[in-house]
Amino acid sequence: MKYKTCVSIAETTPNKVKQVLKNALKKSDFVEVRFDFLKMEQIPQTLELIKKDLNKIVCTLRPKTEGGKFPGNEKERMSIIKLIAEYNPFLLDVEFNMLKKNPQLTEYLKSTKTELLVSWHDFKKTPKATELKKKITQMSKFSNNIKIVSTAKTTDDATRMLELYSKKGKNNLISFAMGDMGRISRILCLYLGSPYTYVSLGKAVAPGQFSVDEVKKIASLK
Ligand SMILES: O=C1C[C@@](O)(C(=O)O)C[C@@H](O)[C@@H]1O
Repeated sequence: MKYKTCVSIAETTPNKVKQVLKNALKKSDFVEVRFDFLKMEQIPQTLELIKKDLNKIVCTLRPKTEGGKFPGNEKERMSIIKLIAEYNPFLLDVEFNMLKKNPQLTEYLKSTKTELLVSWHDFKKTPKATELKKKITQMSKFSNNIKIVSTAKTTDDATRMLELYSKKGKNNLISFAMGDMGRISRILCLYLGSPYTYVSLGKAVAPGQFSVDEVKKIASLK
C-alpha cells in the first residue's frame, strides 16, 4: 500500500528540533514541527535553523485551548503565525477557530500564498455526523487542506470520522480519532485517501499515535 507519514516533533530547544528533524526525515515523508513546545523567543532562530527542510514541514503553533502548549496570548500567536508564513512551509497548520475569528489574519495569509492546513480538534469526544459534516463545509472556506480530529470513546466514534472521506469532494482531508479507540482510524485513514498520517519517532505526541516504524510494518503487509 502506498502511504505517507508525518512525524510530530515536540522538542523544547532549537538544536533539538534540528537534530530530531534530521532523524525524522530519514524515516518519514513529512515532519510536523510543534513550535508551541518552544519558548516564544526561540521560534525565529528555529525557523532559520530548519529553513532548508521547510518544504517537507508542517508548521504548527497550537494554543492551549486546542491541546497545545503555546504560552503567549492570541496577538502574539498571530504575529508568529505571520512570521512562519514568510518562510512558505509545506503546510502551515492554523486552527479553524482562529481563522474564523480573525478575517484580517486570513486575508494576510492569503496574500503570502502559504499553503494552509485548516484544523479543528476535539480532545473530549466525537461529535455527531451532521455536526462534523457542517464543520468541514465551514472549514473548506479557508483551505482545501482540512484536518478534523476528534477523540473516540467507541469504535463507532472512529468509524464516524472515517465516514467523512466519502464526502470529501475536492478537499485534501485528514480525518481520524485520537485515543485508544481511535487508533484504528490512524491507519485506515491512509486507505481512504488521507494524504498522510501523524506518527511519532517513539514517544507519542498525541493520544493513540503510532510510531513511524509501527505504521511502516502495518502498511507494508500484503
Ligand atoms: O493535529 C494534529 C494531530 C495530532 O494531534 C495527532 O493526534 O496525531 C498530533 C498533533 O501534533 C497534530 O497537530
